Amino acid sequence: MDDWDDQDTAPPDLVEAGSGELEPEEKSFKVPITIVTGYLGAGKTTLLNYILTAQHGKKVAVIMNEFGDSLDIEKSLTVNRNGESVEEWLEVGNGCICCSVKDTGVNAIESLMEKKGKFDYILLETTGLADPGNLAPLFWMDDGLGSTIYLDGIVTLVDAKNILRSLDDAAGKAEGHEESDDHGPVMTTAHVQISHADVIVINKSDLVSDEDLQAVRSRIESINGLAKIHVTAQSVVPKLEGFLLDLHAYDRVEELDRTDRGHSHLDQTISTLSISLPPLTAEQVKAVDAWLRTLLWENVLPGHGNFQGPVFEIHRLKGRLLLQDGSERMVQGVREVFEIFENPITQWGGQKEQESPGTGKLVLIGRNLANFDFQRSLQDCVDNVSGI
Ligand SMILES: Nc1nc2c(ncn2[C@@H]2O[C@H](COP(=O)(O)OP(=O)(O)OP(=O)(O)O)[C@@H](O)[C@H]2O)c(=O)[nH]1
Repeated sequence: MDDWDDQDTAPPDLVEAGSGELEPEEKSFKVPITIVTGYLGAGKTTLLNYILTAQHGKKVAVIMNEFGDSLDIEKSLTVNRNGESVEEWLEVGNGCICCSVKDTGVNAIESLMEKKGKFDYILLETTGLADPGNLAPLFWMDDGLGSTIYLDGIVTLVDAKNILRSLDDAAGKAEGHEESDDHGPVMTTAHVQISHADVIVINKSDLVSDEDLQAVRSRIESINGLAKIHVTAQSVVPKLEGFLLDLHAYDRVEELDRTDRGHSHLDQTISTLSISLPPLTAEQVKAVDAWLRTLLWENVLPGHGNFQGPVFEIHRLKGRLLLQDGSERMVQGVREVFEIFENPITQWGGQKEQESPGTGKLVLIGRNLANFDFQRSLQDCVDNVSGI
């Protein structure tokens, strides 16, 4: 990562914070956290600099993790408030917040919330090699943290010039996942960062031709058919809210129709799969819940017997279940963590998204999905519920 001081876009000088105690009423508001991930040199620091200097009226706390020589990590906390900024260094044990020392990472943010309380957004920049799937459930589901912050979304930057090479690079194999012998084609860190993303920023567009840019875009869409995609130079997006920040990617389910973008076989490792479902009874929703538990917790596809060959791996899951009584349930999942909940937008009687009426949908993003008939398995499971 580049030194802030070396850049024209460095944030303003840093001064000490106030006492920062939370008022009781402030504690009831949850602060959104956005995880910014991306391969080495993709433009994460450039993006954070841009966010810290852009006009958006937010007081943003940025947590960056970098490995020092001893593998200790330091978290730089920068709070930017109306032109005044505050910096302090939180020393956080050793290891990486994203993979090895989860509790320490959680404690760091808890102490941040207690100490400050004077910012309204947290950006967490991960190291270039981080797997966001390890981190997301901590902020999304953790009881302690979940009461003070919520995961707004995962933004993944890719370098337009190098991403195709990274995806094909066997040396960049993703850590913490099964070896390729069991799983078919090699999955790289770049795959994992793209598959978990809610927004993908294809940066450094100035370094490639239009044709190459289209090839990059198609490959990325074939991996992650759900994410919003922005093409940028110097990580500059037209607007922050709704593009990078305030996405509500885990408490709403939107735009499942993006999965119709096509390109389904461009990447041999990770793909996006869409399963359609008719309107369900309440009992059938329970059956979908049980099916998901088997799928995500046991890594078994119901009805598929003893499948011999590369097994599947689910990274991300989103869905909308339509019920016969006219109500809806949303489905959200990251790896083995998932939830089914009422659609807050229809609950409020608000603007319900237009989608093909009468069809529910589950979208899976993961590895080796093409070898299994997920549609048939789920349909059988739903059909087997008695009393339909
Ligand atoms: N040509 C070009 N260079 C860019 C662009 N965005 C960033 N850079 C440069 O690329 C280099 C890496 O950018 P960073 O923002 O430091 O990338 P990073 O993802 O934080 O890198 P790590 O911290 O090493 O993972 C810097 O020299 C940037 O000035 C872009 O859109 N086009």
